[in-house]
Amino acid sequence: MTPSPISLSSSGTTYAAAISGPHHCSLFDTTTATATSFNLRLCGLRREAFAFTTLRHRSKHNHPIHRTHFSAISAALSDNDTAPKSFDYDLLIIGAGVGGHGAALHAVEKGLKTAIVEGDVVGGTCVNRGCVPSKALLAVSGRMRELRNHHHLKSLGLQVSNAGYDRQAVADHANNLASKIRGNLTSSMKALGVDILTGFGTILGPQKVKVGSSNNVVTAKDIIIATGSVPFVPKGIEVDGKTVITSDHALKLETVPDWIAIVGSGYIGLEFSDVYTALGSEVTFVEALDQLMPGFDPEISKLAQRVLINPRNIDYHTGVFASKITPARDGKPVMIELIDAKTKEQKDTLEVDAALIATGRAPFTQGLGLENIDVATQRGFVPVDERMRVIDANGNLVPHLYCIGDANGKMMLAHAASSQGISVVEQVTGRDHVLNHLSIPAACFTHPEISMVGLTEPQAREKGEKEGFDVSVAKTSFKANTKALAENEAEGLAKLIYRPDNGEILGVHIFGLHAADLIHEASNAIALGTRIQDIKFAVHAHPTLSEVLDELFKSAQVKA
Ligand SMILES: Cc1cc2nc3c(=O)[nH]c(=O)nc-3n(C[C@H](O)[C@H](O)[C@H](O)COP(=O)(O)OP(=O)(O)OC[C@H]3O[C@@H](n4cnc5c(N)ncnc54)[C@H](O)[C@@H]3O)c2cc1C
Ligand SMILES: NC(=O)c1ccc[n+]([C@@H]2O[C@H](COP(=O)([O-])OP(=O)(O)OC[C@H]3O[C@@H](n4cnc5c(N)ncnc54)[C@H](O)[C@@H]3O)[C@@H](O)[C@H]2O)c1
Repeated sequence: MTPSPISLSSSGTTYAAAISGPHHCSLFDTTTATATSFNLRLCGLRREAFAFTTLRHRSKHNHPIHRTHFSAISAALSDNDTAPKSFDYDLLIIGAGVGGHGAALHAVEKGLKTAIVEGDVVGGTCVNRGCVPSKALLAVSGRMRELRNHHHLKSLGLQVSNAGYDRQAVADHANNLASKIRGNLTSSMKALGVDILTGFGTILGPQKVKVGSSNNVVTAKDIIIATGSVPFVPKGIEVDGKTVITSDHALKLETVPDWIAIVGSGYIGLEFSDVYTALGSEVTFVEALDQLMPGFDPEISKLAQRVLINPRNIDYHTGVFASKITPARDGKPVMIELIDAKTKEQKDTLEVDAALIATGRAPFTQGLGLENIDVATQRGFVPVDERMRVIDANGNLVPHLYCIGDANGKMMLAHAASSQGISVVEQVTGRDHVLNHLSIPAACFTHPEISMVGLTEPQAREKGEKEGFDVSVAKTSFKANTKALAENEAEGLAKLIYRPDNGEILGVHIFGLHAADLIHEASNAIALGTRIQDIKFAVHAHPTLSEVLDELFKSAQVKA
């Protein structure tokens, strides 16, 4: 590296700072003619990055280095960047969402002295603004849907004259459930002796975290980042929290708009379409890709469209981006400008009462101090390897630092976050563990539900082609299942994607009543490496929905 001297002045004192090579940095006070030279190599790689980043940034923008900066740098070099010799905790977790909570509980079980840092409220997204309140709303929408389906009720011999709802009471149900689960999470950690440290966590250096704005620095042998995510709002969309909202606002159910556009037909969009249509709204989907629900197995998306979209008060625009959204104001409705996703040409303008932005989530990693340990995020996500170990800007593993959950972007699901946390605790307590993400199930809690584990059919075929194996597909219908027929809810399909040569389960997709509960037989089989030729002899109680999967495994044609 070429020497890069920088001349800086402040308050009558001139400093010269020189980055003199990959391993040296010097600061020279021209008034006292004293120089301090740092051998960065002795300080370690991450220290080097700290000094270089700070000095380069200041010189590039022609900012003066003040004495305080000088002391901050030298303090950082002599203090924060040195790994502590003893630790306050064995494990420190930044973020008390479900990921952090899962890790903390397992850590205590393993005998680790554990603390968790939370800058907001315990429970994170899932408990306060995600899974929990959304499932409370979906429990209501499921019942409303049933109570208003006279044809369905009549076929069961039931008569219900007038089904209605109280919006505030529904909202309270969601809010109360979140409070209850938040309380449960907090008590479970306190009861087990996890220290809950309130304040925003900033990584200062290896094994060192500052909590809150005070000088409360906590050290730990191992650190887990579990800072989660926030709603992602594309450029051009103005969220006012009233008429243009994200899931954070929608879960409060402050209104039930007559007509709401839902931008994005992924998990959030689909679940909220179930809620809103059950409560009487008309929904218009705006989806950038060419089909609705593009993340699911295509056959399941098609069936879901036939059952969850077409018969409901829903229309849709696919292959278009919402390029600009303006909230309702001055008597004007919410305006949504649509452009063609490929050509970017203006296509249409929608005028609706409200718009829900459900276009994905962005990692919450700002202010975490990753630059202090030379970690560069990728689109905000913390780069990790398959063991959730954090990777620095040079591609090296950062010792004793892990990242789990939404912040690493591997799989934005609550149970994925906590299972990654458990996996990390296994590693730091001496047992190597690699989580098989292909065994992690996912579910969308519409009525009926959608669930899946492993690969979709196109993904499996692509893998088969690359690796040289055949892929087969088996399917069973809920229409042949006694329990589903008794419930008069027989619209559904289970699909198995597998290797006919050795019976390996590559993926299972279910659309139908209680699909979210049914998927676990398949996900456990994948996790444990159980083959179809073995699981097909497992016995299922009759009459249960689980027989849909029993039939599925029995119908597969394995050559082995
Ligand atoms: C509407 C909605 C519905 C969902 N439904 C489901 C579902 O049914 N099933 C499912 O599996 N998933 C669901 N998800 C996804 C699920 O909520 C997330 O995958 C999960 O919450 C991720 O957990 P996490 O621990 O990684 O992060 P989070 O739950 O986001 O928790 C992170 C925590 O870290 C804190 N924090 C952040 N930075 C700092 C810092 N520097 N210092 C201190 N604290 C910090 C935050 O305040 C937060 O409490 C849903 C999401 C949404 C939005
Ligand atoms: N039941 C569950 O497990 C559950 C429920 C809700 C959320 N989640 C998690 O939360 C995360 C976020 O959910 P989500 O539904 O917001 O994201 P998603 O990634 O599932 O879907 C986003 C959709 O928005 C579309 N899109 C993006 N930008 C657009 C634009 N400008 N105009 C039109 N369409 C656009 C994308 O093509 C995609 O189909 C997911 O990763 C999911 O794992 C899970």
